[in-house]
Amino acid sequence: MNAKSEVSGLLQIAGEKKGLLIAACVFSVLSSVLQIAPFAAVYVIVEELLKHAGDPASMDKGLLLYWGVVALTALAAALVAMYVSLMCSHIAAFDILYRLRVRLADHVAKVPMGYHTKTATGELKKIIEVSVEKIEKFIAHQLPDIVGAVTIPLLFVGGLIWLDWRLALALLVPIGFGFWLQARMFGSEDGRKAYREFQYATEEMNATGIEYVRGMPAVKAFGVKADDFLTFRSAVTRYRDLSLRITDLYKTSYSVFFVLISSLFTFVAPIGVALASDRADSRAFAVTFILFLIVTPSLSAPLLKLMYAGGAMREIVEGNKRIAAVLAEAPVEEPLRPLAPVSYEISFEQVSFAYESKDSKDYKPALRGIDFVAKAGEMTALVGPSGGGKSTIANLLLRFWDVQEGVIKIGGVPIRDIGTEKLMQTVSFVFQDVHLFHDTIETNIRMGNAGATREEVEAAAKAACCHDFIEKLPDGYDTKIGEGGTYLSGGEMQRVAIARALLKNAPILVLDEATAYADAENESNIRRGLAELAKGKTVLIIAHRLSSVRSAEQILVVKQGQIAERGTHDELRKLDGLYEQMWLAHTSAASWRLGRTEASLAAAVEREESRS
Ligand SMILES: Nc1ncnc2c1ncn2[C@@H]1O[C@H](COP(=O)(O)OP(=O)(O)OP(=O)(O)O)[C@@H](O)[C@H]1O
Repeated sequence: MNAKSEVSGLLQIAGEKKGLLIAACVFSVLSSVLQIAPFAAVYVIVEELLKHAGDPASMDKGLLLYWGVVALTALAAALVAMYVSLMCSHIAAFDILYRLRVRLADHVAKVPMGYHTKTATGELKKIIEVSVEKIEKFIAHQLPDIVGAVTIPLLFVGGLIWLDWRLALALLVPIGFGFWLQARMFGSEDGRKAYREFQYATEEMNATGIEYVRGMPAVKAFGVKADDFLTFRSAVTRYRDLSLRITDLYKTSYSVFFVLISSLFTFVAPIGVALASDRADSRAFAVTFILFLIVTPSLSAPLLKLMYAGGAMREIVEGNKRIAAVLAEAPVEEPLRPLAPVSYEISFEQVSFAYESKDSKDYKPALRGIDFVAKAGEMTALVGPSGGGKSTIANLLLRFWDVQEGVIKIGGVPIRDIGTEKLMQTVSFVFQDVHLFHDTIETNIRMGNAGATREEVEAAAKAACCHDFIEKLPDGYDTKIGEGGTYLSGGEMQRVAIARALLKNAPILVLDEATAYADAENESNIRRGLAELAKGKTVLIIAHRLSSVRSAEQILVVKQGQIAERGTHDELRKLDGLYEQMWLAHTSAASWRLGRTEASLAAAVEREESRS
């Protein structure tokens, strides 16, 4: 799908509310016409006043009253029409806003993880929040405004030309010149480029600002000042520079336009006086001239509105391009005829993968020729030095990225043929960095299985050893995480994540060793939870502590993107290679870490491990 078709996709979304949008425009035009009516009344009334200036008693009072009522009624009707127009435009706008946000949110969940790695969260947030919000503002407010701002001057100018084309020309020349200047500036390559850069600079500043706030623990711990946070500082500087540049570029055209449109009166008055002097029908001309003087200030407001709307349009066009670019990002390819695996053995067949494309200058393979079978119902552990490729193997099984060479299968079916939904039902995972949503504990656990009953949620929590601490929270399972000072420790979050995975009860389990942050008590709870979770499943575990995978049926030592050694714990130790070195380092680190008094606790943990 290309960006162009996605722009038409956006129009299509707006088109779904076409009826309401047309109604909004029609009522806006109607309101504009009705707003002109009082001026017609003023014209008749002034004419009558001048006609009987010498003898006011002879004035047709009935006529004056009639036109007075016409003016008032037209004004009231104009307000009602404007109200209806704004209601229609707001209903349409909020509906479009809703659809667009849902569509964007659905889409970003379908694109490969690679997109999220390369796109800053702040950037996406700005697109989903700000760019979409601007579309709402445009449709709800500016669309009726623009329609009105175009209709009113057109009607006025048409009427004024009809009354006296020379006076009308005195108005049209400054208006035309002002718009020409504006269009020249807006349309110039310089202006467009500066504006585009300004938009990028705003996004960059947002993104780095969010990163700065997110990294607050590190910022505080290392005493980093906003000034030292170079990306943020340079983004703010760039934003300031571009704001100044835009101000500089637009200052002349904007000031001239503003002065011209706000002082149309000064063009009409002298021309009117000059024309009045050589008129025979001075009374008729006086009526027209007075009307021009009354109407002229009323022209300025809609014309200025048009100028502001022009600026807003530009922002919306840029925002639309960004929305279209997000929607044009290709989602993970889905099979035409999805297949469902019937057994749950995992096989990687000669899998090679790089996060970058081959033609990128940063190209560096993360995995090369990975080939293994993780048998159904068994535990396969991935161990090895940091950066070796363990997490990459796990991520590929979840199709966060697609492999470039080789194939990954579940039960003999290539995962590309399984379909994302089925794949996610087949695999559960517990990562080291658990993400819990700002919602109740129950909702967070239920994410594993939306249809689960409260009893099932509690049963999963009990098995994951988190029921007891949840019960002690102010509202138990209904406690909202992150609200009213309710925050969970790393170990508690891990156990909630295990409960979530337990509830999902998928036949394949991917674990990024979840016990890394836990204290001894938490660790033994997590281990029990994991043992429960792993029962009868095909488990792929990324292990950072070798002691936790000693009992695994297969251990793969991953180094520099390749499997360097494979076998059981005992087989690998006998090889006297990398695994043996890691094991010795692990055991000596454990004894170095623990003092005498803690040694008994360590022994207890070991016993616990061998039991599980
Ligand atoms: N999102 C990413 N984009 C680009 N490169 C990545 C990405 N994630 C990982 N890498 C690179 O891929 C290689 C393997 O990383 P991976 O995270 O799989 O290693 P690991 O063995 O799991 O490491 P650790 O034990 O430290 O978690 C590393 O060189 C890493 O820099």
